[in-house]
Amino acid sequence: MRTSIATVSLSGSLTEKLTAASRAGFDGVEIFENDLLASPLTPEEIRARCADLGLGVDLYQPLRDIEAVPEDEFARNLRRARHKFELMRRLGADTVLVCSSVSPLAVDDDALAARQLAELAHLAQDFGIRVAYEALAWGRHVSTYDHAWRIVAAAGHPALGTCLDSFHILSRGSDPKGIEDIPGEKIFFLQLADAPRLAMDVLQWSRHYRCFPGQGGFDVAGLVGHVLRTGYRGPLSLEVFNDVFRQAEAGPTAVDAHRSLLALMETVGATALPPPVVPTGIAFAELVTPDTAPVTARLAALGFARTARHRGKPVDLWQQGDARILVNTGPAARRDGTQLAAVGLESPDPAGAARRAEALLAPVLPRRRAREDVPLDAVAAPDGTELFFCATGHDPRLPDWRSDFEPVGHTPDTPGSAPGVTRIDHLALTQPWHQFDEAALFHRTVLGLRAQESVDVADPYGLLRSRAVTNADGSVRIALTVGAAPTDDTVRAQHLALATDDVVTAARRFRAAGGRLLPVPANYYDDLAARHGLPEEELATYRELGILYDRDAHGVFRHCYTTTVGRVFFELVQREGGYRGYGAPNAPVRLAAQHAAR
Ligand SMILES: O=C(O)c1ccc(O)c(O)c1
Ligand SMILES: [Mg+2]
Repeated sequence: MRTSIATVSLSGSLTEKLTAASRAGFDGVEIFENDLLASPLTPEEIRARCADLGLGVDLYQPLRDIEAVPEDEFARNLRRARHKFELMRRLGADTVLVCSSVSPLAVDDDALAARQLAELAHLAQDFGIRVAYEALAWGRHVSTYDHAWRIVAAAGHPALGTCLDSFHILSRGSDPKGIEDIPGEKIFFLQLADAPRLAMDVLQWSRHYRCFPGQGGFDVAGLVGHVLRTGYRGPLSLEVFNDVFRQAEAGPTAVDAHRSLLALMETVGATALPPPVVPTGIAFAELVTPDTAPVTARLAALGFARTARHRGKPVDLWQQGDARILVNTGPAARRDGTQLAAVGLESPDPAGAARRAEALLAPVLPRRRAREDVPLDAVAAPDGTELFFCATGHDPRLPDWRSDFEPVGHTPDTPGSAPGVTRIDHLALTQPWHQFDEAALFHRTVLGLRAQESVDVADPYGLLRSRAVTNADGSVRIALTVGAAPTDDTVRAQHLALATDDVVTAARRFRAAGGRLLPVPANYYDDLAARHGLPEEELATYRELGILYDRDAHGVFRHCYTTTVGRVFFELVQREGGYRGYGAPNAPVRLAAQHAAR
C-alpha cells in the first residue's frame, strides 16, 4: 500500500519536511496549507520538488467551514474554494480535505450540508479534484465519521467522498466497526494517528498529543482492518499533530514515523516483514570509558574479575556468574566519556534478528568491527546504543563473540559460590528527549519485546518518565527513561542493574572492598518503617548500607546503588517471589541522592 505523511507531522521548512519524508521511504505527502503559504517556493516548484523526491502530493488540506451555511456565505466559500482548486492544479494535488465546520454560522441541517458539499464537489470536478469530507471530533454539528458519511451518501456526488481519521473516530469512542458499511470507493482518504489516553478537551488532545500508531493507547491497527475490509486501497497517511515532533529533527522523526506504519501494515497483513526474533538474554553490556580505574575499581569491588582481553582492541571482559561487562578504552571513550555504548543480546537467530531490524529501518552496523573479528550482526537503537545479536556458546552453529577474547588467567566465581552477582538484571538507557515514545516502539517492533506502562518519576529538577521493555521470562529487561533536562548528567545517567541472591551480603562485600554506596536519607527509612512495618533490625541494616525496599503483588525488591562514573552507575538488586518492577517508588529518593552526591 502507499504510505504518506502530512507535512504538519514534521518540523522545519516545507523543503526540509519533503526531504525527510522522501528519505524515510514515504510514497507521498499531505501538504498542509500553512506549510505552503510559508514556503518561498511557487506551487510549480513544490510540485517539481516532490516529483524529484519521488513523492506524490496525495492530499491538500484543509478547507474549513464550508458547509451548512446561509447561501450568501456559501457563495463566498465557493469563491475561496475555487482559488484553492486553482492552486491545487498548479501543485498537482487531486484530493482536497474538507473538515466539518466549526463556524458559528453553520446550522444543524444535513440536507443543506449535503446540497452544498455536492455543489462544492461539482466545482472541484471541473478541476479534476476530489473532495474528501472529514468529521472533526469537535465539529459544530458533524463530529462523528458515520454522520459525515450519511451526508456524503445523501449528496450522492461522484467527486465527493469521506476522509477517515483514526484520531477523530477513536478519541470519541465511536465503534469503528461501522466503517465496514461505507463502500471502499467512497473512502477517499485515510489519516492515521494514535494518542495516549488522556482525559482532556478533544481539540487540545488532537492538536498537541497525537503520536504515531503503536505509541499511544488506541487500536489503530484494528481500525485499519475495518477500512481495508471495505476495499479501500488508497494511501495510509500519518497525520500527527504533536508538540515534541514539531521541534524534533525531521529526519529521524520521519524514519520513526515510517517504522510505525510498517509495523502497523504488518499487523493488518498488508505487508510481510521478517518475523521478530525475541532475544533470550543479555550476553553482555559494553561500557566505554576514558578513565578505566574508577570503572574497574567498582567492578572489582562488586566481585567481577577481568577474565579476558580482546585480541585486537583495548577491550577487557569482566565477568561474574553470567554477568559479562566489556570495558572499552578505545577512541570512542575519549570522545564520549564513560557510558554504556553497546548491549549484546542473546539471539536464537542473529541474522534473522538483523534482517527484521533492517526491514524496520534500523541502521545496520558493519558486521565486523575489525577484519579479524568474529562477524556479528548489529544495529543501532534510536539513542545510538549498538545492539549486537549474538550467541554465548548456546548454539555451536553460531559464532561465539567470546572467540575474539583471549583469557587472561583469572577465572570468575562460579555462580552461587559466593553471594555475589549472578547476572545482569536490567539495563536503564536514557533516551533523547524527543525519542521516548519512539524508543519503546522500536524495542517492541524490532526486538519483539513487550512494553510495560510508562511511569512518571519525580526528579528534584524535573520530571522523568520511564518505561520498561522485557521479554516473556524477564531475562531481558531494559528500562527506557527520559528526563526534562537533557544536559544534566544525573538525568542523562544510564545504569546497569546486577542481580544477586543476597543484596545485604553483596553490599557489605562491595563496601569492604573499598566501594562507596549511594547514601540514602534517614527520612526514607522512617517512612519505610511506617509503610511496610519492617522489623527494626532489618531497617537498621538497610539504613547502614543505603538499601532501598519495595514490594508488589508478587514479591519483594531490595536494591542499592554505587556512586556514578561519567554517565554510568551500578545497582545491586535482589528480586524475591516474582517481583516484577524496578523499584520505581524509590526512584525520586535515588535521584535526589545522586544530585546531592554531585
Ligand atoms: O485540528 C485541525 O484543525 C485539523 C485539521 C485537519 C485535519 O485533518 C484534522 O484531523 C484536524
Ligand atoms: Mg485529520
